[in-house]
Amino acid sequence: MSKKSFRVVILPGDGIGPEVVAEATKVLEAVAAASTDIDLQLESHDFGGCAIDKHGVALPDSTLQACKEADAILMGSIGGPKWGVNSKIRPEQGLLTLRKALGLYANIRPANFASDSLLDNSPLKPAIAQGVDIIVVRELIGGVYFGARKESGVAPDEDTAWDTMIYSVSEIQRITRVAAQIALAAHPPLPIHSIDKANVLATSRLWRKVVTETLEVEYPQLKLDHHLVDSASMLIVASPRKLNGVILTENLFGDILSDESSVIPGSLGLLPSASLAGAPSVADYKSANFKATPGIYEPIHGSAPDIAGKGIANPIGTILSAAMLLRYSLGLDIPARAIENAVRVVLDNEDKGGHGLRTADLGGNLSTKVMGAKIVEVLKTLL
Ligand SMILES: NC(=O)c1ccc[n+]([C@@H]2O[C@H](COP(=O)([O-])OP(=O)(O)OC[C@H]3O[C@@H](n4cnc5c(N)ncnc54)[C@H](O)[C@@H]3O)[C@@H](O)[C@H]2O)c1
Ligand SMILES: CC(C)[C@H](C(=O)O)[C@@H](O)C(=O)O
Ligand SMILES: [Mg+2]
Repeated sequence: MSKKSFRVVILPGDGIGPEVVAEATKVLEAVAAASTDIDLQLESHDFGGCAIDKHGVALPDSTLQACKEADAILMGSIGGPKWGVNSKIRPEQGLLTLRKALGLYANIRPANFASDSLLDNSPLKPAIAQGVDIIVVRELIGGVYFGARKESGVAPDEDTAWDTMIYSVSEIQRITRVAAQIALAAHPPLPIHSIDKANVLATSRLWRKVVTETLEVEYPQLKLDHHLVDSASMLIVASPRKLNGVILTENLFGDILSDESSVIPGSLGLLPSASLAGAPSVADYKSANFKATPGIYEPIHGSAPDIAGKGIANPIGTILSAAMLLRYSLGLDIPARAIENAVRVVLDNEDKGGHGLRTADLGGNLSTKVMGAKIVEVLKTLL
């Protein structure tokens, strides 16, 4: 039987991006080496600050073209002080352009414990952090990130700047359906917590109305509640289990709340994300046989300039992103689970004191490379 071939574009990016992507790439290579029926063609492209330095733009045409043709994209992180907020060309613009060009409206960011052995690493008391299981579903290509804006220093009102937040009914409906499919795939179905600022913003009042109507008409079996974003951000640290289930929110609130909830399981460096152009269906989840949906997979953290080049970044968020890539874009649930189990084994069992292995962000002393190698070593025994 001939092997099924998949093209995976790798965008290492800036700062710790190349360091963590190198480890996730080894994980993907181990999966391919152990398989008799899949072949992964991995190809690296310039993106972000390094692309600005080399090509004068954050997203070169050749990178965009390769991403459009790929079955999936694995990304590290982009940005850094060299191309800071006052630069004319910024790496972050490239990321927004790429997300928009690929139509990646659904950003799925699970913030749950890879392992209970991480409880002691949570900044929250174990009694508060235990059992937190939140999946943030963030709308990714609308809202204030993409509305018209004016910078200060531009005529006629040079001392004003503005951004606009726009949402349409159809943009809210489609992300609500993604959240609903994720909620329905669980047993029992997960509650949906929709988060907005409807006491102030017109877009939030539309958001609340459309989320309510879409769920009432199409998914009446799901539980829904609404929270204002200010009190939701308080709940995430005061009693996060109250938000267990699916947090459904717009682009900017999702950016902020996903970083906030990500530290509950111990470190920003642990958490993966998927940005998809369509929703996996309940049938996909139940059969563990996902229809290939193109997407970008990346840890939720940034380029971490404070630790870049030191070889101490935690690669687990990127390695778990590679697992999501196999599951959602390549339809390979079995190796995806094997990767997640390998991470759990390394975090739980690998030392004699019962506290597993840790990189510096989790109070340990493992380098990025050694953590990656340990995960690959365990993974090979599970494939
Ligand atoms: N998707 C992306 O590429 C992405 C996401 C967020 C931020 N950024 C960019 O990254 C740059 C730096 O942003 P920032 O400093 O605000 O956020 P950051 O996420 O890069 O870092 C925040 C803190 O978390 C730590 N951290 C992050 N990832 C870690 C890991 N894997 N292991 C250990 N510690 C880790 C950092 O050392 C730092 O102390 C900015 O230019 C920003 O725009 C990019
Ligand atoms: C780098 C930046 C544009 C990006 C965002 O705000 O979406 C990042 O913070 C993220 O969470 O992926
Ligand atoms: Mg962010």
